[in-house]
Amino acid sequence: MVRGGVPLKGELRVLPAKNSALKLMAASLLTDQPVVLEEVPRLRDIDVLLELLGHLGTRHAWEGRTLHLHTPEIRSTQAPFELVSKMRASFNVLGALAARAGEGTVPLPGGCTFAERPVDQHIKALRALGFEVTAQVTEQGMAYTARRLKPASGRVVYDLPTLGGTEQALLAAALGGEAVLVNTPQEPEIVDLCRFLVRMGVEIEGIGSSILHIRGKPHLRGVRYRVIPDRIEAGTYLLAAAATRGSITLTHVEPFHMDALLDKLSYSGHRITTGRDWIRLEAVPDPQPFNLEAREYPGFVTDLQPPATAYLCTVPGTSLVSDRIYPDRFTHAGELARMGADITLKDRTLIIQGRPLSGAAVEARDIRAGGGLIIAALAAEGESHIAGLHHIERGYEDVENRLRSLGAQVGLQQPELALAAD
Ligand SMILES: CC(=O)N[C@H]1[C@@H](OP(=O)(O)OP(=O)(O)OC[C@H]2O[C@@H](n3ccc(=O)[nH]c3=O)[C@H](O)[C@@H]2O)O[C@H](CO)[C@@H](O)[C@@H]1O
Ligand SMILES: C=C(OP(=O)(O)O)C(=O)O
Repeated sequence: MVRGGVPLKGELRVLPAKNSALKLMAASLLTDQPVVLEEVPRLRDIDVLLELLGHLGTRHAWEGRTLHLHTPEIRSTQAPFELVSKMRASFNVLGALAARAGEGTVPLPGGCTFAERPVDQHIKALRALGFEVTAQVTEQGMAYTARRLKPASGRVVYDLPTLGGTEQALLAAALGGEAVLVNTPQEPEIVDLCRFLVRMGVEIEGIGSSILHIRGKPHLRGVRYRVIPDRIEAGTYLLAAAATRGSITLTHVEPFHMDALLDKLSYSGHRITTGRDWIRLEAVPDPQPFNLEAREYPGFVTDLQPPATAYLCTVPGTSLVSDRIYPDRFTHAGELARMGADITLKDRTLIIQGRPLSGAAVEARDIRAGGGLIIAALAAEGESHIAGLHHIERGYEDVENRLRSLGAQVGLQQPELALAAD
Protein backbone atom coordinates (compact mmCIF):
# COMPACT_ATOMS: atom_id res chain seq x y z
CA MET A 1 0.00 0.00 0.00
CA VAL A 2 1.54 3.31 -1.07
CA ARG A 3 0.26 6.82 -0.49
CA GLY A 4 1.92 8.82 -3.25
CA GLY A 5 2.87 12.40 -3.88
CA VAL A 6 5.66 12.63 -1.29
CA PRO A 7 9.13 13.50 -2.70
CA LEU A 8 11.68 10.89 -1.57
CA LYS A 9 14.51 12.47 0.42
CA GLY A 10 17.52 11.07 2.21
CA GLU A 11 20.42 8.66 2.06
CA LEU A 12 20.39 4.96 1.30
CA ARG A 13 23.13 2.32 1.47
CA VAL A 14 22.82 0.21 -1.68
CA LEU A 15 22.62 -3.53 -1.04
CA PRO A 16 24.75 -6.17 -2.78
CA ALA A 17 23.72 -7.53 -6.19
CA LYS A 18 21.36 -10.51 -6.20
CA ASN A 19 22.20 -11.29 -9.81
CA SER A 20 25.89 -11.57 -8.95
CA ALA A 21 25.57 -13.30 -5.57
CA LEU A 22 23.44 -16.09 -7.10
CA LYS A 23 26.08 -16.91 -9.72
CA LEU A 24 28.91 -16.87 -7.16
CA MET A 25 26.90 -19.19 -4.93
CA ALA A 26 26.50 -21.65 -7.84
CA ALA A 27 30.26 -21.37 -8.50
CA SER A 28 30.99 -22.38 -4.90
CA LEU A 29 29.98 -25.93 -5.97
CA LEU A 30 33.28 -26.12 -7.90
CA THR A 31 35.49 -26.53 -4.82
CA ASP A 32 35.56 -28.87 -1.81
CA GLN A 33 36.96 -25.99 0.26
CA PRO A 34 34.97 -23.33 2.16
CA VAL A 35 33.83 -20.23 0.28
CA VAL A 36 32.89 -17.03 2.09
CA LEU A 37 30.76 -14.41 0.36
CA GLU A 38 30.79 -11.04 2.05
CA GLU A 39 27.76 -8.85 1.48
CA VAL A 40 24.95 -11.09 0.30
CA PRO A 41 21.42 -9.66 0.06
CA ARG A 42 18.76 -11.32 2.24
CA LEU A 43 16.26 -12.15 -0.49
CA ARG A 44 13.89 -14.95 -1.34
CA ASP A 45 15.94 -15.94 -4.42
CA ILE A 46 19.04 -16.38 -2.26
CA ASP A 47 17.10 -18.65 0.14
CA VAL A 48 15.77 -20.73 -2.76
CA LEU A 49 19.27 -21.24 -4.16
CA LEU A 50 20.60 -22.10 -0.68
CA GLU A 51 17.92 -24.77 -0.42
CA LEU A 52 18.92 -26.13 -3.82
CA LEU A 53 22.63 -26.11 -2.96
CA GLY A 54 21.82 -27.82 0.35
CA HIS A 55 20.11 -30.60 -1.59
CA LEU A 56 23.25 -30.99 -3.75
CA GLY A 57 25.58 -31.19 -0.71
CA THR A 58 26.38 -27.60 0.35
CA ARG A 59 26.37 -26.62 4.02
CA HIS A 60 25.82 -22.96 4.76
CA ALA A 61 25.87 -20.52 7.67
CA TRP A 62 25.05 -16.81 7.91
CA GLU A 63 27.05 -14.31 9.94
CA GLY A 64 25.14 -11.05 9.40
CA ARG A 65 25.33 -10.53 5.64
CA THR A 66 28.33 -12.83 5.28
CA LEU A 67 27.48 -16.22 3.82
CA HIS A 68 29.69 -19.25 4.50
CA LEU A 69 29.33 -22.07 1.95
CA HIS A 70 31.02 -25.47 1.97
CA THR A 71 30.48 -28.42 -0.34
CA PRO A 72 32.89 -31.18 0.81
CA GLU A 73 31.25 -33.55 -1.69
CA ILE A 74 28.36 -33.53 -4.15
CA ARG A 75 25.60 -35.62 -2.54
CA SER A 76 23.10 -35.41 -5.40
CA THR A 77 23.52 -34.53 -9.05
CA GLN A 78 19.77 -33.98 -9.55
CA ALA A 79 18.32 -30.52 -9.05
CA PRO A 80 14.69 -30.79 -7.81
CA PHE A 81 12.04 -29.21 -10.03
CA GLU A 82 10.26 -27.51 -7.07
CA LEU A 83 13.33 -25.34 -6.47
CA VAL A 84 14.59 -24.80 -10.03
CA SER A 85 11.10 -23.76 -11.08
CA LYS A 86 11.26 -20.76 -8.74
CA MET A 87 14.27 -19.05 -10.22
CA ARG A 88 16.15 -18.91 -13.48
CA ALA A 89 19.65 -18.60 -12.01
CA SER A 90 19.29 -22.12 -10.62
CA PHE A 91 19.82 -23.55 -14.14
CA ASN A 92 23.48 -22.53 -13.79
CA VAL A 93 24.19 -25.40 -11.42
CA LEU A 94 24.11 -27.70 -14.48
CA GLY A 95 27.61 -26.76 -15.69
CA ALA A 96 29.00 -26.71 -12.16
CA LEU A 97 27.61 -30.17 -11.31
CA ALA A 98 28.85 -31.71 -14.55
CA ALA A 99 32.29 -30.16 -14.01
CA ARG A 100 32.66 -31.23 -10.37
CA ALA A 101 30.72 -34.52 -10.20
CA GLY A 102 30.91 -35.62 -13.85
CA GLU A 103 27.15 -35.36 -14.31
CA GLY A 104 24.20 -33.13 -13.52
CA THR A 105 20.47 -33.08 -14.26
CA VAL A 106 18.52 -29.84 -14.06
CA PRO A 107 14.93 -29.16 -15.15
CA LEU A 108 14.10 -26.16 -17.31
CA PRO A 109 14.28 -23.10 -15.07
CA GLY A 110 11.50 -20.87 -13.80
CA GLY A 111 11.90 -17.23 -12.83
CA CYS A 112 10.12 -14.21 -14.17
CA THR A 113 7.78 -15.01 -17.03
CA PHE A 114 7.86 -11.68 -18.84
CA ALA A 115 9.13 -13.31 -22.03
CA GLU A 116 10.26 -16.51 -23.64
CA ARG A 117 13.65 -17.26 -22.11
CA PRO A 118 15.33 -20.08 -24.06
CA VAL A 119 18.40 -22.05 -22.89
CA ASP A 120 19.66 -23.15 -26.33
CA GLN A 121 22.91 -21.17 -25.91
CA HIS A 122 23.59 -22.87 -22.55
CA ILE A 123 23.24 -26.26 -24.22
CA LYS A 124 25.24 -25.24 -27.28
CA ALA A 125 28.05 -24.01 -25.01
CA LEU A 126 28.18 -27.20 -22.92
CA ARG A 127 28.26 -29.34 -26.07
CA ALA A 128 31.01 -27.19 -27.62
CA LEU A 129 33.05 -27.77 -24.44
CA GLY A 130 32.77 -31.55 -24.92
CA PHE A 131 29.88 -32.41 -22.56
CA GLU A 132 27.21 -34.85 -23.67
CA VAL A 133 23.88 -33.12 -23.15
CA THR A 134 20.56 -34.95 -23.36
CA ALA A 135 17.03 -33.67 -22.85
CA GLN A 136 14.32 -35.73 -21.16
CA VAL A 137 10.63 -35.00 -20.99
CA THR A 138 9.52 -35.57 -17.40
CA GLU A 139 6.14 -35.20 -15.71
CA GLN A 140 7.16 -31.67 -14.78
CA GLY A 141 8.43 -30.72 -18.23
CA MET A 142 11.83 -30.77 -19.89
CA ALA A 143 15.01 -31.57 -17.95
CA TYR A 144 18.62 -31.55 -19.18
CA THR A 145 21.43 -33.93 -18.23
CA ALA A 146 25.06 -32.96 -18.91
CA ARG A 147 27.83 -35.57 -18.70
CA ARG A 148 31.54 -34.83 -18.73
CA LEU A 149 33.29 -37.09 -21.26
CA LYS A 150 36.71 -35.41 -20.86
CA PRO A 151 38.05 -32.29 -19.13
CA ALA A 152 36.01 -29.43 -20.59
CA SER A 153 37.73 -27.68 -23.49
CA GLY A 154 36.76 -26.14 -26.82
CA ARG A 155 35.56 -22.98 -28.50
CA VAL A 156 32.07 -21.60 -27.92
CA VAL A 157 30.74 -19.00 -30.35
CA TYR A 158 27.51 -17.56 -28.96
CA ASP A 159 24.78 -16.50 -31.38
CA LEU A 160 24.17 -13.50 -29.11
CA PRO A 161 25.73 -12.18 -25.91
CA THR A 162 23.99 -14.12 -23.12
CA LEU A 163 24.70 -13.66 -19.44
CA GLY A 164 23.25 -17.00 -18.37
CA GLY A 165 24.83 -18.91 -21.26
CA THR A 166 28.26 -17.42 -20.56
CA GLU A 167 28.00 -18.11 -16.83
CA GLN A 168 27.08 -21.70 -17.62
CA ALA A 169 30.23 -22.16 -19.73
CA LEU A 170 32.47 -20.37 -17.22
CA LEU A 171 31.42 -22.79 -14.47
CA ALA A 172 31.62 -25.81 -16.78
CA ALA A 173 35.12 -24.88 -17.97
CA ALA A 174 36.60 -23.87 -14.61
CA LEU A 175 37.69 -27.43 -13.74
CA GLY A 176 38.62 -28.29 -17.33
CA GLY A 177 41.34 -27.66 -19.89
CA GLU A 178 41.39 -24.73 -22.29
CA ALA A 179 38.25 -22.96 -23.49
CA VAL A 180 37.55 -19.87 -25.58
CA LEU A 181 34.19 -18.10 -25.34
CA VAL A 182 33.38 -15.73 -28.21
CA ASN A 183 30.68 -13.00 -28.23
CA THR A 184 30.37 -12.80 -24.46
CA PRO A 185 28.51 -9.97 -22.68
CA GLN A 186 30.42 -7.39 -20.65
CA GLU A 187 27.92 -7.04 -17.80
CA PRO A 188 29.39 -6.31 -14.31
CA GLU A 189 27.94 -9.63 -13.09
CA ILE A 190 30.07 -11.55 -15.65
CA VAL A 191 33.17 -9.58 -14.65
CA ASP A 192 32.42 -10.35 -10.99
CA LEU A 193 32.07 -14.08 -11.68
CA CYS A 194 35.33 -14.10 -13.70
CA ARG A 195 37.18 -12.34 -10.87
CA PHE A 196 35.75 -14.81 -8.36
CA LEU A 197 36.89 -17.78 -10.48
CA VAL A 198 40.35 -16.23 -10.88
CA ARG A 199 40.60 -15.98 -7.09
CA MET A 200 39.67 -19.70 -6.96
CA GLY A 201 42.61 -20.45 -9.27
CA VAL A 202 41.16 -20.40 -12.81
CA GLU A 203 43.17 -18.44 -15.40
CA ILE A 204 40.97 -16.11 -17.45
CA GLU A 205 42.11 -13.59 -20.05
CA GLY A 206 39.91 -10.94 -21.62
CA ILE A 207 37.75 -10.24 -18.56
CA GLY A 208 35.30 -7.46 -19.45
CA SER A 209 35.68 -8.05 -23.20
CA SER A 210 33.69 -10.08 -25.74
CA ILE A 211 36.24 -12.94 -25.93
CA LEU A 212 37.23 -14.92 -22.85
CA HIS A 213 40.18 -17.36 -22.77
CA ILE A 214 39.84 -19.80 -19.88
CA ARG A 215 42.44 -22.18 -18.55
CA GLY A 216 40.72 -24.45 -16.05
CA LYS A 217 42.45 -26.22 -13.15
CA PRO A 218 41.84 -29.75 -11.80
CA HIS A 219 41.29 -28.37 -8.26
CA LEU A 220 40.05 -24.97 -7.18
CA ARG A 221 40.65 -23.33 -3.81
CA GLY A 222 38.15 -21.74 -1.46
CA VAL A 223 37.95 -17.94 -1.38
CA ARG A 224 36.60 -15.03 0.60
CA TYR A 225 34.95 -12.56 -1.78
CA ARG A 226 32.85 -9.39 -1.64
CA VAL A 227 29.82 -9.19 -3.96
CA ILE A 228 29.41 -6.06 -6.12
CA PRO A 229 26.67 -3.49 -5.30
CA ASP A 230 23.25 -3.95 -6.88
CA ARG A 231 23.02 -1.56 -9.83
CA ILE A 232 19.36 -2.52 -10.34
CA GLU A 233 18.35 -1.70 -6.77
CA ALA A 234 20.38 1.52 -6.98
CA GLY A 235 18.75 2.49 -10.28
CA THR A 236 15.25 1.77 -9.00
CA TYR A 237 15.71 4.12 -6.02
CA LEU A 238 17.25 6.83 -8.25
CA LEU A 239 14.26 6.61 -10.58
CA ALA A 240 11.89 6.70 -7.59
CA ALA A 241 13.54 9.90 -6.34
CA ALA A 242 13.35 11.40 -9.85
CA ALA A 243 9.68 10.41 -10.28
CA THR A 244 8.71 12.02 -6.96
CA ARG A 245 10.93 15.05 -7.72
CA GLY A 246 12.91 14.38 -4.55
CA SER A 247 16.62 14.11 -3.77
CA ILE A 248 18.60 11.06 -2.76
CA THR A 249 22.16 10.08 -1.98
CA LEU A 250 23.12 6.47 -2.60
CA THR A 251 26.20 5.11 -0.85
CA HIS A 252 28.11 1.83 -1.37
CA VAL A 253 27.36 1.94 -5.09
CA GLU A 254 29.54 1.64 -8.24
CA PRO A 255 28.70 4.74 -10.34
CA PHE A 256 30.58 3.41 -13.37
CA HIS A 257 28.18 0.43 -13.56
CA MET A 258 25.34 2.91 -14.03
CA ASP A 259 26.52 5.24 -16.81
CA ALA A 260 23.55 4.62 -19.12
CA LEU A 261 20.94 5.48 -16.47
CA LEU A 262 22.87 8.44 -15.05
CA ASP A 263 23.24 9.85 -18.56
CA LYS A 264 19.47 9.60 -19.18
CA LEU A 265 18.62 11.14 -15.81
CA SER A 266 20.93 14.09 -16.37
CA TYR A 267 19.58 14.51 -19.93
CA SER A 268 16.17 14.65 -18.26
CA GLY A 269 17.44 17.67 -16.33
CA HIS A 270 18.19 16.25 -12.87
CA ARG A 271 21.39 17.24 -11.11
CA ILE A 272 23.61 14.19 -10.70
CA THR A 273 26.86 14.20 -8.77
CA THR A 274 29.03 11.16 -8.15
CA GLY A 275 32.03 10.17 -6.08
CA ARG A 276 34.05 6.96 -5.89
CA ASP A 277 31.20 4.98 -4.29
CA TRP A 278 28.25 7.37 -4.08
CA ILE A 279 25.67 9.01 -6.33
CA ARG A 280 23.50 12.00 -5.52
CA LEU A 281 20.39 12.98 -7.47
CA GLU A 282 18.59 16.27 -6.96
CA ALA A 283 15.45 16.28 -9.05
CA VAL A 284 14.16 19.28 -10.99
CA PRO A 285 10.39 19.97 -10.90
CA ASP A 286 10.02 20.02 -14.70
CA PRO A 287 12.16 17.23 -16.22
CA GLN A 288 12.46 16.41 -19.94
CA PRO A 289 11.32 13.12 -21.49
CA PHE A 290 13.79 10.78 -23.24
CA ASN A 291 13.71 7.69 -25.44
CA LEU A 292 15.36 4.49 -24.33
CA GLU A 293 16.24 1.11 -25.75
CA ALA A 294 17.35 -1.54 -23.27
CA ARG A 295 20.39 -3.47 -24.52
CA GLU A 296 23.63 -5.14 -23.45
CA TYR A 297 26.01 -3.44 -21.01
CA PRO A 298 27.23 -0.73 -21.12
CA GLY A 299 23.86 0.08 -22.65
CA PHE A 300 20.68 0.59 -20.63
CA VAL A 301 20.00 -2.59 -18.62
CA THR A 302 16.73 -4.43 -19.31
CA ASP A 303 16.00 -4.79 -15.57
CA LEU A 304 15.69 -1.00 -15.26
CA GLN A 305 13.43 -0.68 -18.30
CA PRO A 306 10.17 -1.15 -16.30
CA PRO A 307 11.24 1.29 -13.53
CA ALA A 308 12.37 3.84 -16.16
CA THR A 309 9.07 3.41 -18.03
CA ALA A 310 7.21 4.24 -14.82
CA TYR A 311 9.35 7.36 -14.33
CA LEU A 312 8.72 8.49 -17.94
CA CYS A 313 4.96 8.18 -17.39
CA THR A 314 5.33 11.10 -14.93
CA VAL A 315 7.34 13.33 -17.32
CA PRO A 316 5.30 15.62 -19.62
CA GLY A 317 6.09 15.08 -23.31
CA THR A 318 6.57 12.00 -25.49
CA SER A 319 8.95 9.11 -24.71
CA LEU A 320 9.56 5.89 -26.65
CA VAL A 321 10.71 2.73 -24.84
CA SER A 322 11.85 -0.56 -26.37
CA ASP A 323 13.84 -3.54 -25.10
CA ARG A 324 16.32 -5.39 -27.33
CA ILE A 325 17.06 -8.03 -24.70
CA TYR A 326 13.44 -8.98 -23.99
CA PRO A 327 11.35 -7.22 -26.69
CA ASP A 328 8.04 -8.10 -24.95
CA ARG A 329 9.03 -7.26 -21.36
CA PHE A 330 6.04 -4.98 -20.83
CA THR A 331 3.81 -6.61 -18.18
CA HIS A 332 3.91 -3.27 -16.35
CA ALA A 333 2.38 -1.25 -19.21
CA GLY A 334 -1.26 -2.23 -18.67
CA GLU A 335 -0.94 -1.76 -14.91
CA LEU A 336 0.57 1.72 -15.37
CA ALA A 337 -2.42 2.57 -17.56
CA ARG A 338 -4.69 1.73 -14.59
CA MET A 339 -2.89 4.52 -12.74
CA GLY A 340 -3.80 6.95 -15.48
CA ALA A 341 -0.64 6.65 -17.58
CA ASP A 342 -1.03 7.47 -21.26
CA ILE A 343 0.92 4.48 -22.57
CA THR A 344 0.38 2.46 -25.76
CA LEU A 345 2.26 -0.51 -27.17
CA LYS A 346 2.88 -0.44 -30.91
CA ASP A 347 5.37 -2.58 -32.83
CA ARG A 348 7.10 -3.65 -29.60
CA THR A 349 7.61 -0.01 -28.59
CA LEU A 350 5.89 1.80 -25.74
CA ILE A 351 4.70 5.26 -26.66
CA ILE A 352 4.29 7.35 -23.52
CA GLN A 353 2.74 10.78 -23.10
CA GLY A 354 3.72 11.79 -19.58
CA ARG A 355 1.10 13.23 -17.25
CA PRO A 356 0.15 13.12 -13.56
CA LEU A 357 -0.74 9.64 -12.26
CA SER A 358 -3.38 8.69 -9.74
CA GLY A 359 -3.40 5.86 -7.20
CA ALA A 360 -5.03 2.54 -8.18
CA ALA A 361 -5.08 -1.17 -7.39
CA VAL A 362 -2.46 -2.84 -9.60
CA GLU A 363 -0.59 -6.12 -9.80
CA ALA A 364 3.14 -6.79 -10.20
CA ARG A 365 3.64 -9.81 -12.47
CA ASP A 366 7.43 -9.91 -12.18
CA ILE A 367 10.22 -8.38 -10.09
CA ARG A 368 11.10 -5.30 -12.07
CA ALA A 369 7.53 -4.62 -13.19
CA GLY A 370 6.97 -4.46 -9.43
CA GLY A 371 9.81 -1.95 -9.08
CA GLY A 372 8.14 0.15 -11.78
CA LEU A 373 4.71 0.02 -10.15
CA ILE A 374 6.15 1.11 -6.81
CA ILE A 375 7.75 4.11 -8.54
CA ALA A 376 4.47 5.04 -10.24
CA ALA A 377 2.57 4.65 -6.97
CA LEU A 378 5.06 6.86 -5.11
CA ALA A 379 4.61 9.57 -7.75
CA ALA A 380 0.81 9.23 -8.04
CA GLU A 381 -1.74 11.31 -6.18
CA GLY A 382 -3.68 9.16 -3.70
CA GLU A 383 -3.38 5.61 -2.51
CA SER A 384 -2.26 2.57 -4.52
CA HIS A 385 -2.47 -1.10 -3.66
CA ILE A 386 0.17 -3.25 -5.34
CA ALA A 387 -0.45 -7.00 -5.39
CA GLY A 388 2.22 -9.56 -6.26
CA LEU A 389 4.60 -8.66 -3.44
CA HIS A 390 6.18 -12.13 -3.67
CA HIS A 391 7.66 -11.12 -7.05
CA ILE A 392 8.99 -7.85 -5.66
CA GLU A 393 10.55 -9.62 -2.68
CA ARG A 394 12.58 -11.80 -5.05
CA GLY A 395 14.68 -8.79 -5.95
CA TYR A 396 14.17 -5.92 -3.49
CA GLU A 397 15.15 -6.44 0.13
CA ASP A 398 13.01 -4.85 2.84
CA VAL A 399 11.49 -2.46 0.32
CA GLU A 400 8.86 -0.99 2.63
CA ASN A 401 11.31 0.01 5.38
CA ARG A 402 13.86 1.29 2.90
CA LEU A 403 11.24 3.47 1.24
CA ARG A 404 9.97 4.68 4.61
CA SER A 405 13.51 5.72 5.56
CA LEU A 406 13.29 8.09 2.56
CA GLY A 407 9.99 9.54 3.74
CA ALA A 408 7.61 7.43 1.64
CA GLN A 409 4.22 6.56 3.05
CA VAL A 410 4.17 2.85 2.46
CA GLY A 411 3.14 -0.24 4.35
CA LEU A 412 2.12 -3.84 4.04
CA GLN A 413 -1.62 -4.32 4.00
CA GLN A 414 -1.84 -5.96 7.40
CA PRO A 415 -3.29 -4.20 10.46
CA GLU A 416 0.00 -4.09 12.38
CA LEU A 417 1.86 -2.68 9.40
CA ALA A 418 -0.64 -0.09 8.25
CA LEU A 419 0.55 3.10 6.61
CA ALA A 420 3.25 4.85 8.61
CA ALA A 421 1.20 8.07 8.51
CA ASP A 422 -1.95 6.46 9.95
C1 LIG B 1 22.54 -9.46 -21.63
C2 LIG B 1 21.45 -9.09 -20.69
O1 LIG B 1 20.97 -7.99 -20.74
N1 LIG B 1 21.08 -10.02 -19.79
C3 LIG B 1 19.96 -9.82 -18.87
C4 LIG B 1 19.19 -11.13 -18.76
O2 LIG B 1 20.07 -12.12 -18.26
P1 LIG B 1 19.68 -13.66 -18.45
O3 LIG B 1 20.88 -14.43 -18.03
O4 LIG B 1 18.35 -13.98 -17.91
O5 LIG B 1 19.48 -13.71 -19.98
P2 LIG B 1 20.59 -13.74 -21.06
O6 LIG B 1 21.61 -12.68 -20.87
O7 LIG B 1 21.07 -15.13 -21.10
O8 LIG B 1 19.69 -13.40 -22.33
C5 LIG B 1 20.01 -12.34 -23.23
C6 LIG B 1 19.24 -12.61 -24.52
O9 LIG B 1 19.67 -13.83 -25.06
C7 LIG B 1 18.56 -14.70 -25.30
N2 LIG B 1 19.01 -16.08 -25.01
C8 LIG B 1 19.59 -16.38 -23.83
C9 LIG B 1 20.02 -17.65 -23.54
C10 LIG B 1 19.83 -18.66 -24.50
O10 LIG B 1 20.17 -19.82 -24.31
N3 LIG B 1 19.21 -18.33 -25.68
C11 LIG B 1 18.80 -17.05 -25.97
O11 LIG B 1 18.27 -16.79 -27.04
C12 LIG B 1 17.51 -14.23 -24.33
O12 LIG B 1 16.21 -14.61 -24.75
C13 LIG B 1 17.73 -12.73 -24.35
O13 LIG B 1 17.10 -12.15 -25.46
O14 LIG B 1 18.06 -10.98 -17.93
C14 LIG B 1 18.42 -10.71 -16.57
C15 LIG B 1 17.12 -10.66 -15.77
O15 LIG B 1 16.28 -9.71 -16.34
C16 LIG B 1 19.23 -9.40 -16.52
O16 LIG B 1 19.64 -9.18 -15.21
C17 LIG B 1 20.43 -9.45 -17.48
O17 LIG B 1 21.08 -8.19 -17.50
C1 LIG C 1 14.23 -11.29 -13.93
C2 LIG C 1 15.05 -11.39 -12.93
O1 LIG C 1 15.39 -12.56 -12.30
P1 LIG C 1 15.29 -14.04 -12.99
O2 LIG C 1 16.25 -13.94 -14.15
O3 LIG C 1 15.76 -14.99 -11.93
O4 LIG C 1 13.89 -14.26 -13.43
C3 LIG C 1 15.62 -10.13 -12.38
O5 LIG C 1 16.50 -10.17 -11.51
O6 LIG C 1 15.17 -9.05 -12.81
